[in-house]
Amino acid sequence: MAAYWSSRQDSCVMEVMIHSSTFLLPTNSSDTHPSLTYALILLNQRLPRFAPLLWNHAQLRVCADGGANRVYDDFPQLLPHEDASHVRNRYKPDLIKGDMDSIRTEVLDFYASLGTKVIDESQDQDTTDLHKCVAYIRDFTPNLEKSNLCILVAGALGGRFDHEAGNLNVLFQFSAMRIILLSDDCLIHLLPKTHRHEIYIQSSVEGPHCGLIPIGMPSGRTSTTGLQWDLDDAEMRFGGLVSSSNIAKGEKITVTSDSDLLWTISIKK
Ligand SMILES: Nc1ncnc2c1ncn2[C@@H]1O[C@H](COP(=O)(O)OP(=O)(O)OP(=O)(O)O)[C@@H](O)[C@H]1O
Ligand SMILES: Cc1ncc(C[n+]2csc(CCO)c2C)c(N)n1
Repeated sequence: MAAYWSSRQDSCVMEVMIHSSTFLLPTNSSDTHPSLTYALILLNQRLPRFAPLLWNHAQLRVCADGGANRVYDDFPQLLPHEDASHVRNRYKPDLIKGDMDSIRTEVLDFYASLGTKVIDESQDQDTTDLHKCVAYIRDFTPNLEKSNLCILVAGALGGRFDHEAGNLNVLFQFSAMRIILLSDDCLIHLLPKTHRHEIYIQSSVEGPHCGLIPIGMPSGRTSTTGLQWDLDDAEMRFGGLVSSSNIAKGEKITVTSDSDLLWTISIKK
């Protein structure tokens, strides 16, 4: 969940962006902050074990091409105490979109027969299936600005590095949208330089290992509070300082930077 507040305590007025991984909790408690609306994109990579939880939190569920195979194959395994065909009928994606070179015919036919919308964009060989799905959500969310939308991306890490890099690139291509990449082990999202950031740690499900990564461009000045190795107007760059293997000390982390940074935190087993 997240929200924006204006702060006049600093010399320059910069809005605050709140981050809190309440979507990893069984009930999506919104604490004291206004809550977000979630969309879930499922990719063609091993889905996190908590994918059914993300599904339940989401109001829109989209499969990127072969991501539909994962829902079809993996959801019954993630819910072993339920009947497999019952699970397949219940976990029906709203949309399958991509260049359709990975989805199996039986899977496509199954979900099409249940009424899932299918968009074949095989003519576009210049953007990834994840990009195609995010673009759809951006273009078809009513009142996008006011919707407090957050896109959760399941199965974004592990496997082929070109895919992982492409998935990270989507965070920068859609930097005005809230997008969170998820695997079994960690989550990753962008901290835009336009805001100062307050990250509220859900210590029952995430942390303490975390990182702040300057991908794309160096950061001349980054400051943090709440980390074991805090940064104080520090310069970060690839080839220089990158904050990996840091530790979230308390319940609240703050970050300000003159560059967009990636924030990552471990997810507990
Ligand atoms: N090994 C992987 N690691 C991380 N993400 C992956 C991996 N494989 C697939 N994905 C993600 O799942 C999406 C759908 O993948 P799929 O295998 O259906 O199609 P693809 O043809 O390999 O990918 P694309 O068409 O996007 O290049 C990809 O766009 C990517 O975001
Ligand atoms: C410079 C360059 N490199 C790779 C591709 C190929 N490509 C990029 S995204 C994608 C997936 C389509 O679903 C494919 C095949 C390209 N077009 N341009």
